[in-house]
Amino acid sequence: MNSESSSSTQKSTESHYEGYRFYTETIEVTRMSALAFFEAGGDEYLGKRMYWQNREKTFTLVGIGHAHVLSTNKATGRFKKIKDDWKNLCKQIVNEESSVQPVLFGGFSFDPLNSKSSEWTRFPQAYFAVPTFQLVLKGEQAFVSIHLITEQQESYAEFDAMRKERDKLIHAAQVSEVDKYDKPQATGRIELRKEEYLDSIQQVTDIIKAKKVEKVVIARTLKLEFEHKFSPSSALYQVSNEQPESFLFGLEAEEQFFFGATPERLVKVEDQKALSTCLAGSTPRGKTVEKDTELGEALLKDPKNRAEHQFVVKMISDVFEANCSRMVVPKLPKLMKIRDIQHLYTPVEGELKPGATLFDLVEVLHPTPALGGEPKLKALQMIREHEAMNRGYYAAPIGWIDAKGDGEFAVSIRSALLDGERAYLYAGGGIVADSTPQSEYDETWVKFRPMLRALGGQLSDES
Ligand SMILES: C=C(O[C@H]1C=CC=C(C(=O)O)[C@@H]1O)C(=O)O
Ligand SMILES: [Mg+2]
Repeated sequence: MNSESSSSTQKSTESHYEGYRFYTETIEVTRMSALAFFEAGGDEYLGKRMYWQNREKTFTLVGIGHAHVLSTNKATGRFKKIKDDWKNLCKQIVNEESSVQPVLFGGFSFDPLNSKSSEWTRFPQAYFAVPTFQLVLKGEQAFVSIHLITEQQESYAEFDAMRKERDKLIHAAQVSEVDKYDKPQATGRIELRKEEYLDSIQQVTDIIKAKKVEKVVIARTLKLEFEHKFSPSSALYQVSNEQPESFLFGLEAEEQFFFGATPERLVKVEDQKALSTCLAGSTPRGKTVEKDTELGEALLKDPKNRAEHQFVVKMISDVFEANCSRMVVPKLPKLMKIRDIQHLYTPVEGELKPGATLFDLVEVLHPTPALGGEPKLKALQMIREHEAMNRGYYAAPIGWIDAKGDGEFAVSIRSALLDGERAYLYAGGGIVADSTPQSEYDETWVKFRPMLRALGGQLSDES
């Protein structure tokens, strides 16, 4: 079926912004696989694609091509820069009549002050784009928008060519089969700087015991090697199968692809209502129902994990207190059970005060003590000094915002960077006074599991 017969064309609009002209058109189309649409852009737009699906699977977003990039390599003021640039661009691009808004999608690095050299060669400190072709799946509906942001005076011919390109992408996605991807098979697996990681946990635990800081999250990297390259679409497909109950995200920067399936929301804003998630404290799933319940109950009572969790609840509650006129925080954590792991989980919600925006919340929340520590700045300093890696975009905010200011950011854990025939996997854990190197090391293996299965990196005796 082509898009013409299945679509209702909405009004095309044209507007102006500081010398730019903004042309947009949105059509409703027959629902298609978002992954197939992402894949369809792989020839012409490789390196300029993005993918997002919320945890509830009620909202999926795919971006193909860059209509406009907002990015910076500055260490300070990066949140404000993206926020201000987006605000300026939005003055012209809000289309109140449209059922979907143009979206800005991207992310921030974990810590721009970390100067260790790393595999993150293509990602600036903040990297966002308005896609040229935007697919939104909302409920049962599917919308495809074209965005053209140009300094040229007369771009109707260009826009017409883009309509043809859009129809090609839609057609390719509607007729494709997405379950055709073979599972990648890693040929090598290397634990990078393992001894340094174990030593750093001991050092950090000693510093916490000396009461110089309360909690610090320490992470490590696992490198997988492959004989052949495999596509970002295949990587997304595999990881979504391995951990379906999560946010699914993917962000290309030239030939590098950062992706993952994370259970952790940083913050969502919809009509001034804000939602965040405190997620910290972990235990594996049990093989039987009885064992699983036993492990979950033990986690709920465990002082070490409750301490890890409580720092996060306190910090997020304080941020909401300052930015919301009304808020709700449950007194006790619940369990969040996902395929390989169970976590302590406390949802937080509030009504934003007038003037408070999604980017403001992202800036003050990042990193929560689930990924940084407590107190925040001291913990960041300790991570810079003691952690034997540069996190790049791991453990950082990734997500989208629309022209009305609604949007959602997840915390990019359970993630990997795909770089040619290599993939770098990341996992960490919250270190508190009674952490031990061995138990934290074991916890990272549980967190690596879904990504390892997705990329064929598990050893033969692992599942
Ligand atoms: C740092 C990670 O997880 C965080 C989120 C949930 C539970 C955590 C924990 O129990 O340590 C971590 O704070 C990771 O997955 O790499
Ligand atoms: Mg932990």
